[in-house]
This record gives sequence, structure tokens and C-alpha cells, in this order.
Amino acid sequence: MDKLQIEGGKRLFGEVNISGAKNAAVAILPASILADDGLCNIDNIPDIHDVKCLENIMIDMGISLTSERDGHVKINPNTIKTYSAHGENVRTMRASYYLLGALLGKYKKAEVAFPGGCSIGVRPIDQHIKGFEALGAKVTIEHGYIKAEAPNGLKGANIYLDVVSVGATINIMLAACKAEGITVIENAAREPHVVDVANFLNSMGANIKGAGTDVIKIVGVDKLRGCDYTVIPDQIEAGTYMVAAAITKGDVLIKNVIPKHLESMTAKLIEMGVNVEECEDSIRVSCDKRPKAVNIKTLPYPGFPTDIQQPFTTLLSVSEGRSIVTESIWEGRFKHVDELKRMGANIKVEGKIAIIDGIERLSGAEVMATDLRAGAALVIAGLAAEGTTTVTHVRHIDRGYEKIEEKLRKLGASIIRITDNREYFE
Ligand SMILES: CC(=O)N[C@H]1[C@@H](OP(=O)(O)OP(=O)(O)OC[C@H]2O[C@@H](n3ccc(=O)[nH]c3=O)[C@H](O)[C@@H]2O)O[C@H](CO)[C@@H](O)[C@@H]1O
Ligand SMILES: C=C(OP(=O)(O)O)C(=O)O
Repeated sequence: MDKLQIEGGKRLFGEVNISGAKNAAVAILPASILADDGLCNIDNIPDIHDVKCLENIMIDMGISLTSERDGHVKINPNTIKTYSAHGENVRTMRASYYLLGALLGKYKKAEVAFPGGCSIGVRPIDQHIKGFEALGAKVTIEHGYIKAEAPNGLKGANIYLDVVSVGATINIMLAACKAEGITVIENAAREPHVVDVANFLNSMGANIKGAGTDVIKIVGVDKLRGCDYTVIPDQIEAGTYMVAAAITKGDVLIKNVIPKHLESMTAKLIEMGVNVEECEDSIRVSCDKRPKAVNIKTLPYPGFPTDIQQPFTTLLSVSEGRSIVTESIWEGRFKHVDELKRMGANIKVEGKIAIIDGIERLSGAEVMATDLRAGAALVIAGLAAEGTTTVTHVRHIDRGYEKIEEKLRKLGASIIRITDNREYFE
């Protein structure tokens, strides 16, 4: 199993390019199934493990998918041979649940194994099921599979989500864009990736309005066609490099971003005394002093993203004063705290709250990535710590970060990947 070994204490300088957004790409790939004719040419697909899993699932289903250089993927979905998706790849990732909405929307039947994803708390899909049922589908759960079918077709409906759910909002959009009549999703998620998927579907000929607000209106259309599309940049990868620049007292230009998507993170860094300069499609983060403690509460967009909470916790662990972090989306998203404590952090978790008393410096240790962003948080800790940090279970990080050690090395970090006990420098 791969490990990342980091010699801490190097300030990060230079430029880093942000890849396409994981949580948009993993929805747009299954959304391409909805094309009735023509090819989907999608650019800026990140080179990450979750994308490879999804591509393999789709290829196994008979879909013609070629992944070309530089994040370009070409898809002809109409060679599909089955409406059933199963196997290890489906069960290990979260976003395989989007195959349900896409298959149901196009073929009116779908059978998909229960999804996996980060172990960050209970991850129900009741709102997805409620949405499919409101559109007229019969949904059953048997032998580890979710089966949805609508032999008489899907009909538009008004759906009020009981919780703001990214997955349910996107899955309902996928199922509804070819349903008969109008679907309205109320209390919809407003994340940039929700908007990106709506824009992709509209480029295919769908009629979706209101994405980015909490009311989305979908007027069903008869046919969708392939299109050319470019996935938005990953706001969480960008946030991760923003934190890495701040914690190492570096100066980094983070390129290929949409600064608007980063506003909640930018505001917190400025509150901490970090310098942030916004340009048109890049953001420069520099820091010349120890950041100040702040309080953070995770919320659905445009609030502070839960997915960047763990990297920020690392930064707060070496900031001056006491910070309170409230995680209000996932009840199990503090697993990185025990690992940070191995590095000397002074953090107490009480239910949804972490109380962090900043220390001067972390000390390197062997720590385990328990999930994707916990892994990123520990890499960031290693960059700032005194001595050597070894982060194990790197496969979690590889799910969502493209070439993390390569990008950090280019910024001056001392980081190597150890594979099967052999070190390699790419
Ligand atoms: C692949 C992907 O895009 N993953 C993201 C997606 O996950 P995911 O789509 O799984 O997260 P949701 O937005 O659905 O979950 C938000 C909250 O709603 C609850 N809930 C959700 C669905 C449901 O049917 N019932 C229910 O109660 C969840 O327990 C959670 O407390 O959004 C999360 C919240 O921004 C992010 O952390 C994940 O990175
Ligand atoms: C929780 C995350 O991913 P997933 O929903 O795919 O597990 C994440 O990207 O931080």
C-alpha cells in the first residue's frame, strides 16, 4: 500500500494548476448516458481514482468511453448493454449512485449496487429515493442493490428535499430531464458542481433553470444529444493548496480557479491574517506570520464547505489562540483529529465540535489517512511539521487529488511516494 513521506518545514513557492472538479466530473460522466445520439466530448476530467472507477464501471456496462490525454474523455453511451451496475468499483465510490438517475431518466429502469465513498458518517439516500418515487418510479432495495423502474414512464413532480442534498438534487435532475412535464426541486443544493451538471445537461438540450438557487425547475424534453463540455475547476483542491501555502508561510499562485467558488475559504483565510489576492482565474495566497485562530461552521454552499474542514483544522492546529470548528453536515468527519494529536496537536472533539488550541509547531509522525480529506489534512500537517511525517493509506487521497505529490514537489515540498517499499520520483 502506498505511503507519502514528507520532510516538513519547506515553504511553498510558485504556481500550481488546479484540475477539474471531482464532484462535478463524477456526475457528468454518468449524465452522458442520457444522450440519445451524438458523442459527448468532455474536457478537464481529473486524473483521479474515482474517475477511473466510474469509467471502468461504464465500460463494463458496454458504453464506449475513451479517456484521452490531458483530461479529454469521449463517450458514446448508446452501445450500452445493461442497465445494471455492480462490482467492487460501484461499491467503493459514492458517485456511482448517479448511474441510477441517468439510467432511470433514459431507460426507465436501473439497478445499481449500494454506493460507498468516504466513511464520514451515516450516508442515507432516502431523499434520492423520495425524488425518484415522486417522479413515478418504483424503488426497491434487495440483496445490496437499489432497483428503480418506471414502466409507464416518469412524470414531472414538485419535490421538496427534507435536507439540502447535493446527491439527491443531481440525481433528481438526471431522472427528470426527460420526464413528461415539469419537475420543481425545492430546497435544492446550490453547490458549483450542481450548477455544472445542470449546464452540461442544458448543453445536451435539457431545459433546466434555477440551478445555483434553492429552486430548480426542469421542463422535460423528448431527446438529448451529445455535446462538447469543460468541467469546472475543483474548489476543494484549490482550497487545499490555499491552506498548504498558508501553513508553510509560502507564496503560491493557484491557477485555473473560479475565485467566486472559493469565497468562503478566502474570507476565513483573510480573517486569520493570511494574504489572499484574487485575480480573474487565479488566486494568490501568501503568509508571513502565524495565522490567528477563527471559528468555522460547515454549511451547504455558499457556506463553508465540509470537504475543506479537515485541511482547515490542520491550519488552525498551529494558529494562535483557540478555534472552534463545528461540523454540521457529517457526524464522523473528525477522524483526522486523532492522527493530528499524534503530531502534537491540542484538539478536543465534543460531538459536532472540535475545540482547537493552536500550538507553535506539529512534530512529524506516522499517521493514517482514514478518508480523502483527512488524508489531505495530514499531508498539509506533514508539510508544516518538524521532521518526517509518513501518511499511510494514500489510496484515500488518490480518490480525489490528481498527482498530489508531483504538484507539491513543484512548489518546493519534500514529498515522496513509497510504493511497495520502493521509493520513486516521477
Ligand atoms: C460525490 C459527491 O459529490 N460527494 C459530495 C456530496 O456527497 P453526498 O451527495 O453524499 O452528500 P449530501 O449533500 O447528499 O449530504 C448532505 C447531508 O444530507 C444528508 N442526506 C443526504 C441524502 C439523503 O438522501 N438523505 C440525507 O439525510 C446526509 O446525511 C448529509 O448530512 O456532498 C457532500 C456535502 O457537500 C460532500 O461532502 C461530498 O463530497
Ligand atoms: C466526501 C467526499 O467524497 P465522496 O462523497 O465521494 O465520498 C469528498 O470529496 O470530500
